[in-house]
Amino acid sequence: MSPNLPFQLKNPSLFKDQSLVNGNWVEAASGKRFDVVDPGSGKVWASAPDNDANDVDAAVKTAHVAFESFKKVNPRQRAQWLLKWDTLIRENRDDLANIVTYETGKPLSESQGEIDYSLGFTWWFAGEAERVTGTVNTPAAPGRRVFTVKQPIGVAAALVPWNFPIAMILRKASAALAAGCCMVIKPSPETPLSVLALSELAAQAGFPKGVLSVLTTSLENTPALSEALCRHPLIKKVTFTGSTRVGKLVAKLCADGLKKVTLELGGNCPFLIFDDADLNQALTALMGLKWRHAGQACITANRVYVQSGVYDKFAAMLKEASAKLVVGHGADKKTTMGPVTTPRSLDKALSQVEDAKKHGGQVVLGGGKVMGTSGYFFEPTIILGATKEMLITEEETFAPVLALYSFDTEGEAVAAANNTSMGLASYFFTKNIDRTWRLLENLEAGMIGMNTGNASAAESPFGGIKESGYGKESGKDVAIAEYLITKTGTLSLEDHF
Ligand SMILES: O=CCCC(=O)O
Repeated sequence: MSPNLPFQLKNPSLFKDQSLVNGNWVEAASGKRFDVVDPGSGKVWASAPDNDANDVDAAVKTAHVAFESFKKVNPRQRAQWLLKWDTLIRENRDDLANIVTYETGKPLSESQGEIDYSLGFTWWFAGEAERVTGTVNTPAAPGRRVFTVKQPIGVAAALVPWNFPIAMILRKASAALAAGCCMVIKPSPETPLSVLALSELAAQAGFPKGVLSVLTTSLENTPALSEALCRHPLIKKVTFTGSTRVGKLVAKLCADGLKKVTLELGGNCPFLIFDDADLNQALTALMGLKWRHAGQACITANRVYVQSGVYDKFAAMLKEASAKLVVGHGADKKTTMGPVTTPRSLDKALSQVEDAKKHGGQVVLGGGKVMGTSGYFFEPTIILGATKEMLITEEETFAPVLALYSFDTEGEAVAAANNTSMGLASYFFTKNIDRTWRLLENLEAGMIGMNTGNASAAESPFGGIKESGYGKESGKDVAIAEYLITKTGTLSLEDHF
C-alpha cells in the first residue's frame, strides 16, 4: 500500500501495485519493478512488477486450472458476478477515475465518462451470458438430427492499450467471463494500476481465483512477454487493441498455434462535412471526438474533409471553439484537454506539424509543445489546406492535431476518405437522405457515424475492416462469439413407428 499517492483514495483497497496470479498479489520472479508516470507532471507516482516471459507459464497454467471449473459454472452465476462487478465499479467510480487520470493524463470528467461508458460492457455482457444458445435441425439424410452447442474457448490473453484502460478491459474481459473463459491480461506499461484496481473489484465481486490474472510489464519486456502469451499452448484466444504494426506481429505469432484472434487496430479515421450539413452539429461532434483524450482514441477524427462551400465558415467556427480549450493537468477542474500520455506522442505530433508546414499547410491554432512544464502537453493544433502528400494524411496522429482538407464533390470526398490502408471508423455530416445511404455503403470502415461523432456503445459491434483489424467487440451475439467454439453433434435415430 503506497502512502504517497498524489490523490486521495476513498477506498484504499483499490491501490494494488502487484501482479495478480491465481488470486494472489505477487512480484515478478526477477523482483524487478518499473515506474508509473503522471503525464501531467512527468513525475513517477507509483510502480508495478516488471514481469518478463519467464512469468507467463505459471500465470497461464493456473488460469487453465481455474478454467476447468469456471467453464462449468452456470451462466446465471456468471451474470450475477458480472453484475456485482458492475455495482462495485459504480461505487468506486471516483477512485478509479483518479487512477485513470494520473495514468493517462485525461481530465477527470473524461475519466469518469470512460467509466460510465465502460459500465455498459459489464451490464451488457451479464445479459449475454445467459443468451448463448446452440441450434437443432433436421438434415436431408434420413433418421438424423444435428445439434450445435457453444462452449467457452479456453484461457484468453488480452493485450490492452493505455488510452482507455478501463473501457478496453471491460469490453474484453466482460465478454470473456460471460462466455465462461478465463483471461490473462497484459496491461500497457503506462496504465497497470487501473487494471489492477478493476481486478481487485472482480475478486470482491466473487469471481473465483485465477479467472482473471494480470501480468504487468515494462515497455522493454512487453514484446517478449506478449510473444510468450501468444505462443503458450494453453492460450486459446488472443485479443489485442493497439497499432496495426503490432497487430500484424500478434497475428503472425498466433497463426503458428492457429489461435483465434481479435484485432482492434489503427484508425486514421476520416470525418466528412458536406455543404448541406448542420455545421453546429458537426462542430459539436468534432470538438468531442477530436479533442477527447488529446486526440488519443483509435476512432478519433484524423482527417477532416469539408466541402468547399462551407470550408472557410467551418474552419473559422472550429478555430474559435478550439481556442477556448483549457490545456492543463487532468486533475485540475478547469482543464478541458489534458496532456498526451507518452513523450513519444509529442515527437510524432511535432514531426507531423513540421511536415504539414513544408507541404504548404497553414497552422492557424497551436502547432507545438506547451513550454515551461514537465508534463507532456501539446497545443490543440489546427492545420488548414491539408493535402494528400502530408504525413498526417498517411499516418494516424494520436495527438491533438487536426488537419482540414477541402473537397468539391461527394465522389472526391469518398475517394479521399477511403484512400488509406485502414478502415476503423468514418464519420459524415449531411442532411441529404440519398447521400446518407450512399455514404453508408461506400465508405470503407467497420463503423460509420452518421451526423454523430459518438458511435461507440456496448450494444453496437465495435471493430474495423482493412488494416484496422478483424473480429468484433461489443454488440449482440458477435462479441461473445469471439470467446466461444461451436461443436456439432449428429444423432442417428431409429424409427419405431
Ligand atoms: O481508442 C479506442 C476505443 C475508443 C472507444 O471505445 O470508443
